[in-house]
Amino acid sequence: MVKICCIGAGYVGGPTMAVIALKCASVEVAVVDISVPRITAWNSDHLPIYEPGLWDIVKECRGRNLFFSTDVEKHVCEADIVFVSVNTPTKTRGLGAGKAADLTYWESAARMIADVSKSDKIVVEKSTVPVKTAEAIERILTHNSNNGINFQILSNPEFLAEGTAIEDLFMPDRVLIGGRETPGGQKAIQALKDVYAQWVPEDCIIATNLWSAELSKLAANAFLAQRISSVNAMSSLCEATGANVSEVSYAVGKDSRIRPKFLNASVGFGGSCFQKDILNLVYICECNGLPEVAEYWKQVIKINDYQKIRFVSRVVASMFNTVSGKKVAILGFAFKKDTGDTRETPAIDVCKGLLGDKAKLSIYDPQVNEDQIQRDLAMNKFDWDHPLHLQPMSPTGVKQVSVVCDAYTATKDAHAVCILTEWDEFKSLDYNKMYDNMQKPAFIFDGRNVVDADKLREIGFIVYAIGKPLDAWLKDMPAVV
Ligand SMILES: NC(=O)c1ccc[n+]([C@@H]2O[C@H](COP(=O)([O-])OP(=O)(O)OC[C@H]3O[C@@H](n4cnc5c(N)ncnc54)[C@H](O)[C@@H]3O)[C@@H](O)[C@H]2O)c1
Ligand SMILES: O=c1ccn([C@@H]2O[C@H](COP(=O)(O)OP(=O)(O)O[C@H]3O[C@H](CO)[C@@H](O)[C@H](O)[C@H]3O)[C@@H](O)[C@H]2O)c(=O)[nH]1
Repeated sequence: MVKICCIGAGYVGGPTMAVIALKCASVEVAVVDISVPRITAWNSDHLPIYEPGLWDIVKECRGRNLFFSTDVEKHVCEADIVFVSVNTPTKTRGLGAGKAADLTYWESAARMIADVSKSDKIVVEKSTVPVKTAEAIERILTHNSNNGINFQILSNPEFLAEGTAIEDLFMPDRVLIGGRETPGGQKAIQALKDVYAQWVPEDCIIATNLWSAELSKLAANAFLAQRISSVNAMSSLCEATGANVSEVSYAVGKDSRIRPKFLNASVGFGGSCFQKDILNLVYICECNGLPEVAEYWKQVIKINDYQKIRFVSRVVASMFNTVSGKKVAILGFAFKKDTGDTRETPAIDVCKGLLGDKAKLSIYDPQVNEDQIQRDLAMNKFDWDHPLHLQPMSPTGVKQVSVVCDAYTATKDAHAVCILTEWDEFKSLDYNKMYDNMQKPAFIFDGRNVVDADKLREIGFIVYAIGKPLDAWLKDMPAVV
């Protein structure tokens, strides 16, 4: 029986290994982590992450050929294939601070693998890492291990998106495996291919050299984020000209060379990956003497920041240039629907912007609890991307923020509503009832284009929707960024 161990029981390690266990009955999978609460949660009825479809798989496989454990060394020692899916945060200090990837967790995992291994192993980079990381890992492994042990390094980046992780893992567009172009490297690629081939069609499994695989992951995220920044840049031009960004996206996406996905204008992209990976790419370009290329990708982040600032300015400007002391309801805090993940969610920057203007916020998200929101609003940039027990403790909660259990409580007596996540339930709220219980004039700022703006205008709301023709009210109160 092939034994797989995955170091890192997070958003990637957990679902990915659960699907491998489900699809490969002859493989034994152990997911290990240094975080005791995380492993305890994986072994309970309340998984540490919310992902549609995940619970059913864990229920079926846990205790059969899927195990969650804090005994990292034992499971690594026993494994034939070791996946490493630990955090690779953006560095906050020292060389490359604010851009470069911090490989502390990766390096400590690699040193531990070298220390405890007594047999040959395939070590798989699952985390997103800078191109050429495999070379560094190879050196750590070969210089620190007992003589005679053969390590083969593979790069097998993960392309799942949160909220759809299980479908993405069941039917991936591709599985990418990079390895050394040596007989040993090719044999390792084949061994990993054999695992995926149990459910992924062979023509979707791509084998490349190590550096292509590592770089393809950064490139894919940069391309995806660039599409969003492109449509968001267009959204501001739409507002200035009277064009409708949904119509523009539709028309542009009909071109068979462009295609329709990832062209939804929004208050900005969030999530743990896009910003981090593009900053990483920018740093790599700079280190390779390519400042023009670095500048090109930096612009994707700049437009994303601009979009969030622009949204806050629009809210404040429309409400007579001040939100001081006014109750503003925030509907949605997660970075996208169908996840409870708040890492780099645009809601953090929007809320901080409104709090900076002294608004009182009442926040509702179906999957995010008060503790998480208070931590997020108190945390410094990039501090979130560390194992839980190493994150700074949440200082006292932000006083002007309350977190409530439903949209109607959030909006009661509010002057304005900001929709920041596209949860389906926001489409079918009783907006008549909401309007009746709000201060007048009542504003809705739709950062996700989920509501029917015309219907809301009929009720009496003043509506702002990203990239859509502006109400007369908004035209008269232009936002200056
Ligand atoms: N979240 C996504 O959708 C996604 C998708 C593709 C790739 N990635 C990449 O995958 C990697 C992991 O991301 P994630 O979202 O799963 O992160 P995560 O924070 O959810 O999980 C990482 C886990 O690794 C554990 N860990 C850190 N160092 C460890 C060590 N030395 N030994 C044992 N456990 C250790 C942490 O405690 C944590 O539970 C990152 O590089 C990320 O960029 C993420
Ligand atoms: O048209 C769109 C599509 C997405 N978004 C936003 O973009 C962010 C990221 O969304 P998405 O890419 O769906 O989720 P992630 O889980 O961040 O997945 C991305 O990042 C992962 C981590 O690297 C990759 O594995 C995935 O392929 C890549 O899609 C979210 O805030 C979305 O709301 C938009 O604003 N407009």
